[in-house]
Amino acid sequence: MTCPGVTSCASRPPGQDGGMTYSCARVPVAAVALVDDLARPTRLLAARRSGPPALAGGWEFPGGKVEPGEPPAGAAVREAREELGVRVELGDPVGPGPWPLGATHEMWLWWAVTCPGEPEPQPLADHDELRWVTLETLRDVPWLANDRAVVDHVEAFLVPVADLA
Ligand SMILES: Nc1nc2c([nH]c(=O)n2[C@H]2C[C@H](O)[C@@H](COP(=O)(O)OP(=O)(O)OP(=O)(O)O)O2)c(=O)[nH]1
Repeated sequence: MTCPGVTSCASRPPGQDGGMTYSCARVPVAAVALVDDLARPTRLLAARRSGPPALAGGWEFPGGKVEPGEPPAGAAVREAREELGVRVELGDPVGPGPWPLGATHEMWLWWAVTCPGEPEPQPLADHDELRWVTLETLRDVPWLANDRAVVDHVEAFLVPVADLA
């Protein structure tokens, strides 16, 4: 489920997961901010939702609802595999805690990279397009309204491609 050498998400105690405390006050959604490099991320994978109609066409972080009893980090890894067809390794949580998504949901989001040897992510479920965005193109896609705060946060961590030259 995780890359070789990475502690299994399932071994983490309930209530604490990847540095975040699980509140259960809202429906938990687990997702990945998939980047090219955890230490110096220059590109981020954005995914365009194919449904439901109210959300279709909006761009988001790949992920989905945490299943009952499932550690959120494990859910993030599972959702990446189901939606993108790749195994991922999680890095740190993005931000200090779950991100509120409107009044009813909250998103547990991790920086992540694909495991070595994995293929390019594909839009296998829930999305009709994937796009690697950079600091320069992050805002070229219409993110879901609930994601604005987290996109602002992520933006501060992306390294301009020009800085690597
Ligand atoms: N994955 C994800 N969901 C988000 C983001 N922003 C946002 O408002 N949401 C909302 C959309 C949905 O209402 C909810 C995620 O639920 P989902 O429908 O994708 O969950 P799922 O894949 O488990 O789907 P389902 O089988 O339960 O229908 O969170 C985001 O960046 N990523």
